[in-house]
Amino acid sequence: MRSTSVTLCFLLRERPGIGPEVLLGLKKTGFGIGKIVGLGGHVEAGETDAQAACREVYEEAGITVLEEDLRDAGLIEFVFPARPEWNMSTRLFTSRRWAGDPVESSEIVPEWFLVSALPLERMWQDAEHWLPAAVDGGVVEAVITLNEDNETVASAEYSSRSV
Ligand SMILES: Nc1[nH]c(=O)nc2c1ncn2[C@H]1C[C@H](O)[C@@H](COP(=O)(O)OP(=O)(O)OP(=O)(O)O)O1
Repeated sequence: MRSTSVTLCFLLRERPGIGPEVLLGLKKTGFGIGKIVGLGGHVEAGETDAQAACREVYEEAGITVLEEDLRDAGLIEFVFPARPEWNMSTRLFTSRRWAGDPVESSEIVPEWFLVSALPLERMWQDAEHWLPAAVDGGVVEAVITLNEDNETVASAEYSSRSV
């Protein structure tokens, strides 16, 4: 079955004297409800991945990011063998430049986290395999296969390179 195209976009900022932070958010509805997730969502018909990422960041957190300020951080295939209709091909972006302050939406409660203290225990279990590299400037290529529970990780094949 063809996987659905989705995006995740990680805004990064430097806190002088403290370290880099990344904007994540508590998912209030739908897929992944109750977890801390990256901002993002489905690529709609006629959109590029970058256009979808910018739209989703605005819809979910009220922040304006320009496509030219996105950096490609790789691609993850999430494979749900028990629910193949959930399979997602996920383009990752980061950005260090945007306009506005994060505001809560109907979907997400945005929150900054130190890159050195990612809330991995509150995220999808697979995030530990790819998120640290993606927010540390790497380009990640991963295939994450979930177990029958659609939660825990059956296998994770991944590589990351620095750019
Ligand atoms: N195993 C997994 N680990 C992870 O960290 N994120 C995952 C994941 N499987 C899916 N995602 C992410 C990718 C994508 O951004 C998001 C898709 O969830 P949603 O259906 O909630 O999207 P949205 O509801 O935001 O989309 P729209 O309906 O287009 O707004 O979930």
